[in-house]
Amino acid sequence: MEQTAHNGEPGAEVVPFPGAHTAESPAPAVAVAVTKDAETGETEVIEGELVESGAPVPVDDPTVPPPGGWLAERRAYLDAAPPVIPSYLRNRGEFAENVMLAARYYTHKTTFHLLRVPLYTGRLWLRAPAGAGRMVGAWYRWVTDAEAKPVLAKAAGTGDVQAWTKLTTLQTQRTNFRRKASLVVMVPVALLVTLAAVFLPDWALGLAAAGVASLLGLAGRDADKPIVSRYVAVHVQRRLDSGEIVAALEAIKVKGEVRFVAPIAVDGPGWRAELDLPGGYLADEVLEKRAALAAAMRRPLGTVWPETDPDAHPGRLVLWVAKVDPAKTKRRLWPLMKDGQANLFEAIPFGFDPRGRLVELDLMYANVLIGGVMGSGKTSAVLVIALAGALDPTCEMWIYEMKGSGDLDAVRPVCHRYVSGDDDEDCKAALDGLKALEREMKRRKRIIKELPLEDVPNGRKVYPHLAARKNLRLHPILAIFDEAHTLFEHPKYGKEAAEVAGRLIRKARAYGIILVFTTQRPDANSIPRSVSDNAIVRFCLAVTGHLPNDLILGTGAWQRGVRGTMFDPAKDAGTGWLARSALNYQIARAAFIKQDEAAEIGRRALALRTAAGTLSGQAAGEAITPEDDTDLLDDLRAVWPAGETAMHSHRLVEALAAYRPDRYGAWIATDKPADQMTDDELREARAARSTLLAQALKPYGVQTRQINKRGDGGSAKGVRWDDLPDPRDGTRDDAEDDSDDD
Ligand SMILES: Nc1ncnc2c1ncn2[C@@H]1O[C@H](COP(=O)(O)OP(=O)(O)OP(=O)(O)O)[C@@H](O)[C@H]1O
Repeated sequence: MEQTAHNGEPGAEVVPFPGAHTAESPAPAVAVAVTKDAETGETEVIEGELVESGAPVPVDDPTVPPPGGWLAERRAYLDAAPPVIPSYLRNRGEFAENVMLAARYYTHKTTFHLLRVPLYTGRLWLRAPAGAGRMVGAWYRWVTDAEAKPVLAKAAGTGDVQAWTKLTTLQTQRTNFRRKASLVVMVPVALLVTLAAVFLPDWALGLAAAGVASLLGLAGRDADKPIVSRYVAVHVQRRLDSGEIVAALEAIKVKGEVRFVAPIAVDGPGWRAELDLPGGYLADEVLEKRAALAAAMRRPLGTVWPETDPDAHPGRLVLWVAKVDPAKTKRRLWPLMKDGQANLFEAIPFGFDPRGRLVELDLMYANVLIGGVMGSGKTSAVLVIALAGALDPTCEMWIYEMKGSGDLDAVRPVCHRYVSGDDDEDCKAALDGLKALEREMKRRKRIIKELPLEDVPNGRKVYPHLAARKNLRLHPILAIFDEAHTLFEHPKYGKEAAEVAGRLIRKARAYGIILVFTTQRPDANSIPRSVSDNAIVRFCLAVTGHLPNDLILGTGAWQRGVRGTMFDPAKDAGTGWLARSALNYQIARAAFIKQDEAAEIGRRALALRTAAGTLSGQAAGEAITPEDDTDLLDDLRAVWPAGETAMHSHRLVEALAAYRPDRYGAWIATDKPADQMTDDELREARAARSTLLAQALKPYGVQTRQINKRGDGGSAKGVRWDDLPDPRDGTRDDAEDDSDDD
């Protein structure tokens, strides 16, 4: 049997898939590789089922017009055709901008040179002596016919008397004529100069002298010392062309025929090339080698932006190259830098894409995970979000900056809760914050649950009109946990924090609570899976490998070619992949806001909130007391009599009720006071208390046992000291039943 394959090896055929496909329902474009038996002529599908016996039917039968035919081709042309009138002629704003740009350009050039005319004149005149020397030299060489001298010398050297005589005669004739011609010109010129010196007024004489000096200066020009100052915009890149791309691709080992699917065109402040890589190469591979590609193109890294085109095919590469190196251009300012407010129910400005277009973020009903290596720009990115939240006067800000650097101090004056530090008490405060947010989420949930349907037309969540009803207290809450790994890795608070954060991130967004986590060590310990799996907006800055990449961007991102490893933390600080869903990725650079600018924005936010009367929590001077995080085990240990190895449960319950009536008072509540009870009633009450304690201890994995204490109540249910685990050793089950929150 003659073996064939997909890749066009000899004998390979492409046949249509079997089935009753008519002209009205054309066969799907499925290529099938077949084997063909040389002797019997039978065909067999290599991948898939048997097609048919006999000669294969080519898909591209020249007698059958392609589906859609002429019209489809025209439609495809029109779909991608450039506009007849360019956008700068149709769009008034763009036209005005271009005109302004041209006007600014020429005004700058003119005034720049006009201002420097005295400098240019000085430089010109300084060259005049050199120019005079050059002219005299040139004249002397002409008069003496210096060019002919080597020829004469050669003739003399060879001893060719006849030639020598002929040449010297010719030279004498030429030099005689030139001497006379010089005299004819020089005498009248000298006469004219003398007459001018005598008769011309001083100003005219000065003008003439300046003119002569300038001419001599021009003659004395030196290529290395230009007279006119030239400003060359070194960061303006040379035009992109296909040869450069092909050569660069070859240099990064993408070899073969590259097909440009459209001419290289200007696209915003750069050039865009769209091309199909040689067969077998994926565009992702080029993305991975972005730095090598930039090096091969001899262009700054910040100007070279390869992208895939998910709408086309995995081998389609879109290469956008900036005309100007962004590192050498002015920083693009965050649109809310100088004025304006934010509204968290609408998109907030976040940063810019490589082409300089504004990138916005919808924070409402979302939560955010930001990750990247040290210095990749996480704090600057989160600062943008924090400042946007601060500029929405209705937004309650909870900030836990767990690096302790004070990078988010600008928003401190407007924060309901603000913690900066990585000590134990800061981690405890962050855990308390998560718990308080969970309580707030439950409160909001109860309120929204009871609202009439017309108030929640598209599902039970917070809407702007509900947030506006102050009595409901459903305004947006923005909770930021910067360097969250500090909290999640904390030996005492980390586990519980991970549990609460996991529950919050799944549910809080519907209730107007926006959670933002940043981490510099994206791994399973530093960011719990429950958090990373449920993040909605993800911003992955420079990372070192596929594990952190997928932890931040979600499983499969690496596979799809969305890789934070393509960023250089030093050169691309603040730049990362911004994912809004599994299929919505873009490269964005967070707007960079300096600390003094942030402080100014913070003051503006404070003024806005003071006017709106929305300062609350710490911002309104409220003292935050740490939450009581003791539990039943702590309380049991607190009331346990020293030296006792076992205690009856009812005794422990009574002691607990005396110790913390707020927590355990209800456990000993009975219809009658103890001194009025019969023995049976007393026994029953004690049994009920034992049962309560047994149930309460279950989540801690502690079982009550029959304890016999001679002379002290005899045999009854009780607890052994040794059975009490260390409350922080991790054996505690999750006591919270959050099933009602789903
Ligand atoms: N969007 C940006 N545009 C330009 N430069 C930036 C941007 N973001 C950050 N940088 C530069 O990178 C430096 C480090 O940024 P940043 O402190 O935000 O990084 P980080 O990831 O939080 O670092 P670390 O992990 O050490 O806290 C900044 O000082 C700044 O110079």
